[in-house]
Amino acid sequence: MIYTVTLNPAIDYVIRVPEFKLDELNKTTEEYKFPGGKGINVSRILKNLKVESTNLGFVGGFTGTFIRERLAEERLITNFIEVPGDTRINIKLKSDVETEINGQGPTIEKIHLDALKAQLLDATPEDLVVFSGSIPKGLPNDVYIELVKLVKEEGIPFVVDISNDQLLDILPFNPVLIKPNHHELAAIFNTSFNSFEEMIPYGEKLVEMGAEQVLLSMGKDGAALFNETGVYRAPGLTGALKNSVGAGDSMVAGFVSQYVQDKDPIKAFTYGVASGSATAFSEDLALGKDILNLVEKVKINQVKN
Ligand SMILES: Nc1ncnc2c1ncn2[C@@H]1O[C@H](COP(=O)(O)OP(=O)(O)O)[C@@H](O)[C@H]1O
Ligand SMILES: O=P(O)(O)OC[C@H]1O[C@](O)(COP(=O)(O)O)[C@@H](O)[C@@H]1O
Repeated sequence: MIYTVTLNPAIDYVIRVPEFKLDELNKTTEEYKFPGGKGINVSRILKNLKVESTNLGFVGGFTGTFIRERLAEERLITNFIEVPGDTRINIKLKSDVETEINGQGPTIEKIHLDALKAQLLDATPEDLVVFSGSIPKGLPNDVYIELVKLVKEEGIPFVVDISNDQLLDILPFNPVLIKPNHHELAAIFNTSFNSFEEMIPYGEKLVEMGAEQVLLSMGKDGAALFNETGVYRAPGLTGALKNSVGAGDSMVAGFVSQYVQDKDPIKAFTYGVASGSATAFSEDLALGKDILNLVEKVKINQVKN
């Protein structure tokens, strides 16, 4: 079983406002409400690729109920922990540019974290845990290290997709996969990049520090994969951008969907790129058929041994 952990789920409220003007009344021309948060997005894409997973994490209030109901309609397995307060609403405003306003969400208490830890201890070394997304109020900044230690001690493989400054401290626990985007890679090493070539040594460093697979996403410019066999590059796929929210999570899900089957990182990378782009070309997260249609368009080149 794959377990996805979303500590701070969200309703993604996606609105389109042509010619948005500050300090004036604006009206939407389109609006959508999606169950969101990184792990939930991973589970939704896995489901679209016919791979089963269980959603773990904290939900509360009427917004939490919306998420539970929508995931139940999609026949996803959930084992959320109910918390006091309302799950957050994240506004994704599409105009000539994309603006995001993410809510804070409820405060999580120790008792809730302990309940999540107990759930994780039910996993086995044959399972995989995907930890992703930001840390809600109430939990310590190093909560992911605590959780990763717990699963590592049990021999349970795990994936981490976080932009938190603790990512480097997680690497010695050997995550199966991490997926920084190019902005996060620059922030991790307190630097900036003018080209993909400049990113290569930093991707390699993440492997040296303990990550098995490093998937570096670069939005419309595609992605790169770093592992002990070398560096691989997939140029961006072309298509009409509809909504890039969840593209990164889709990439994680696409990768995981294949990697759990045969541990072939190149095949997994191919599905990751196809899934990320298929979501960028969709209003909601991509459907399975849209992902499969893009798989054959993905071209991967090894750029370094
Ligand atoms: N506009 C786009 N056109 C084509 N592919 C895209 C686009 N945006 C994202 N993707 C695909 O999805 C992947 C993840 O998107 P990215 O925006 O880099 O992730 P994140 O949401 O984590 O920042 C990219 O590496 C790319 O393969
Ligand atoms: O947990 P975080 O880091 O605040 O992010 C939550 C937001 O990220 C998303 O999971 C989308 O993430 P990506 O675009 O990086 O894939 C949204 O569904 C959600 O609103």
